[in-house]
Amino acid sequence: MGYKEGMLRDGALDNKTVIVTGGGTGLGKSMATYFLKLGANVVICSRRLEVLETTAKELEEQTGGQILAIACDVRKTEEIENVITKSIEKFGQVDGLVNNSAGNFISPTERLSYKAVDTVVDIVLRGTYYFTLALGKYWIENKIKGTVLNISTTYAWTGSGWVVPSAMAKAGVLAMTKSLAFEWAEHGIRLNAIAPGPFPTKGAWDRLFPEELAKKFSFENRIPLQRVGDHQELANLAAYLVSDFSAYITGEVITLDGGEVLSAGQFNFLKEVSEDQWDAIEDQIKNANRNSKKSE
Ligand SMILES: CCCCC/C=C/C(=O)SCCNC(=O)CCNC(=O)[C@H](O)C(C)(C)COP(=O)(O)OP(=O)(O)OC[C@H]1O[C@@H](n2cnc3c(N)ncnc32)[C@H](O)[C@@H]1OP(=O)(O)O
Ligand SMILES: NC(=O)C1=CN([C@@H]2O[C@H](COP(=O)(O)OP(=O)(O)OC[C@H]3O[C@@H](n4cnc5c(N)ncnc54)[C@H](OP(=O)(O)O)[C@@H]3O)[C@@H](O)[C@H]2O)C=CC1
Repeated sequence: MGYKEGMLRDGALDNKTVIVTGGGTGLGKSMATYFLKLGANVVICSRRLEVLETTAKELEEQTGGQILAIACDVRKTEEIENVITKSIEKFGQVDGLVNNSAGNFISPTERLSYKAVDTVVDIVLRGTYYFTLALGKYWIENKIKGTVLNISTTYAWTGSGWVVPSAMAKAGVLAMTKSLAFEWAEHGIRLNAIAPGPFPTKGAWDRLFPEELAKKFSFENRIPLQRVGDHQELANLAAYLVSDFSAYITGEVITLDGGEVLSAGQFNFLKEVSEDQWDAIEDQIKNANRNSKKSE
């Protein structure tokens, strides 16, 4: 047993229908795959229908599960409503939503046009609150205890230069997660989020670590646990959070990053100190302790 294996038992998502935005590629595809293996019906949606249909065919063959692919730009409310209507027509109801769609790229902020900032913020923040609002209204009206999982990032807490539109939007998503978790708890609706560290995907790597930079960037040195994330690790946590096993968790943001976000610790530079140096440092400190006692 290891972190590359599925964590939940067979049938853990039986009788649930979950919509995964951006489910045709990357982490969305990995989550959709695991949800199907656990018995869920899955709806994947994003802008490129051909990508979604190819993924749907592949996952249907791989898992034997039921999957529906629908084109949807999450910035357009009528397209979101169409996804919800078609999902209910096919599966009877919708129980879960994973807001996973995103747009992002690195750039000095002063180089960005207004439209460039709007593009990222609209996909990440507007897309997430549009979809959540549309499903929340449906759940409240139909007394369904739905659950929302938002895929955020660690820099939503810390901020980060060179990805400012994404940082602003992901921080807004976290504020929404916690605010609505309280407000909609009385309807039995839960909202949680995952803040992933680096998980290799083509979408993220092409836009955040283009070849020129990838050579200079060492994940092993940056991440305390010295590796990138495995997709199954994220899928395991996501499946748990959309399942009824997490029924008492709401408004929570779980960081899944091998400890990367902890590198802000003020004394973490001491990682570089050798054993011999520590011997010398310990002597110096103990000397200082003795001297301060003498002068008392
Ligand atoms: C390891 C740590 C991980 C950190 C966390 C990761 C977070 C992630 O979100 S990773 C997910 C990455 N995946 C994606 O971004 C997939 C979807 N992305 C896209 O489709 C594009 O990147 C998009 C966001 C730019 C949207 O594409 P599209 O709708 O086709 O928009 P346009 O190409 O028309 O561009 C709109 C606007 O943005 C300007 N622009 C685009 N790229 C850049 C750039 N590299 N630098 C500066 N400006 C850029 C573009 O020029 C347009 O503006 P105007 O020129 O004013 O029209
Ligand atoms: N990979 C990583 O290391 C990390 C990823 N994340 C987050 O994980 C999530 C998945 O990212 P990842 O798998 O890496 O990247 P991908 O690029 O593979 O996923 C992004 C998805 O969003 C979809 N999308 C983009 N714009 C829209 C839109 N306007 N409407 C609907 N869907 C849209 C894309 O599909 P299409 O083009 O067909 O619309 C694509 O499937 C994102 O929320 C990202 O911020 C967070 C931290 C780290």
